[in-house]
Amino acid sequence: MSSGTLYDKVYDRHKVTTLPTGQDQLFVGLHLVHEVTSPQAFGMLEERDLDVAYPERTHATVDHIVPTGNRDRPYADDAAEEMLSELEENVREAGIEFSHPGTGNQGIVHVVGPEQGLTQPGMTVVCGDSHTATHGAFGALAFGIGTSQIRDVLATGTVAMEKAKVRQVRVEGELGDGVSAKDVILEVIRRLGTDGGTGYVYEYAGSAIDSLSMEGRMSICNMSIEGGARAGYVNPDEKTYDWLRETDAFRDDPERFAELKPYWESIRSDDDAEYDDVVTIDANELEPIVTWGTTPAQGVGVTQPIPEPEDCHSPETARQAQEHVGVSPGETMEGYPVDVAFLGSCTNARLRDLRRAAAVVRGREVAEGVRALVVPGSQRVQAAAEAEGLDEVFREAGFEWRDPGCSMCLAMNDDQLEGDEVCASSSNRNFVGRQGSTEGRTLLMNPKMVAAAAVTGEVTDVRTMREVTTA
Ligand SMILES: CC(C)[C@H](C(=O)O)[C@@H](O)C(=O)O
Ligand code: SF4
Repeated sequence: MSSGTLYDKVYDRHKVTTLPTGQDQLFVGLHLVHEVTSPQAFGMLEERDLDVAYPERTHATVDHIVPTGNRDRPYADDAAEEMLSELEENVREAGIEFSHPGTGNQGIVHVVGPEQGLTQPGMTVVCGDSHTATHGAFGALAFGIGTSQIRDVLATGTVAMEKAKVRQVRVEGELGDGVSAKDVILEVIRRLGTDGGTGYVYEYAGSAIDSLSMEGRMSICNMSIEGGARAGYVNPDEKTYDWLRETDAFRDDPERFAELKPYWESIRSDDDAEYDDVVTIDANELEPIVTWGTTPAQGVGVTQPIPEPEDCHSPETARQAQEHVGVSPGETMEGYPVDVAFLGSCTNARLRDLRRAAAVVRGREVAEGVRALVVPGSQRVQAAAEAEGLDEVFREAGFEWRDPGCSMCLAMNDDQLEGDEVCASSSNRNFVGRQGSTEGRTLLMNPKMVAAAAVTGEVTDVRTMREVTTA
């Protein structure tokens, strides 16, 4: 194969033709479906009397609207019940595999795909969801699509799109204790802004990315869209293959694994690949980042001063954000009181995230007046966490241990902020109203920092806290 980036190679490999519009038609290897963005698209197929072209390349889950407390059917919320019923009907008719709660495989779509081995290197992965870039952590070309594109993919197994530029984001050095992948991506977005990635796909590389776990790589790729990039990916390596070997796709099929590995190796970016832009970040300099505003770009190192609005990408927005959150330039986020701690979302609710948070929580108690909840990313994560007693660690400390779903990441179920509550959140968006209340305030941070805030009742530099990591 010719020299180039993973993006070029996977794109070219999947290109069917150039359309009269000038866009390229790409073949889709995996189409992930959830209840919020698929109903309309299924409806459009029905209107045209079309079948789903590749049900075997399509996989559904339910995540946004599921209750995380009582899940008895019918759900207490009529709208949620209706959305799940509609999805059930659509997938049944089309013959699409569905990780529903009864399977023990249900979870947030971006947790489910990787853990079942559906997401593989060198694949094109699409989903009607902006955080689809998560799957890029496996060296897949993964992007979020809109309703009409979902319709196209359902009907044809292909999607129309334009080729993007590639920016390599090199993260060199070593992340300190208490500093995580989440801080890397918050730093990328802080530096380049929420639209710095417009027109680009991000390739994350460098020694710090190489050292990260697959979970960490997923956290980074997950938030690519928050920096404006259409997709983000990491070249596959031994860590990727180790993860894949343990998944449903390959656990009992080492021959298939051996057959595919040369392809996975071949789509890695070549050493002499050319990039449209390169940005380098020094991992050694990073500290845990906490957002002080209402976009994921408005973040600051926990011991660093909140910037003057004039020094921000968008001064007016920064001024309004500081007013909304109630912070002033020159202060630090350390000590900012919190009412709620949310450990969840497709950014940071995988087993390793929960383990890390548990190490901070173990032997401590949730601060008085703080409501703290853990919402595992999937039923498999939940079961694995329970098998090692993490649920007990959290429960004993006073956290609620819930069933999997998007939950308070976007508050499409009962898990919502009330009034002007402040939430220390491991999720990816802090927009006004995101967690259910327009006066609510969301402070994005890494999962250990959320755990620290839960037990101290305020934003706390987790690096100053003793941890107990014995399982
Ligand atoms: C509901 C869905 C369309 C949305 C997205 O596209 O990202 C959601 O997952 C989010 O995080 O805001
Ligand atoms: S967890 Fe949050 S970001 Fe992820 S898919 Fe659900 S709503 Fe979107």
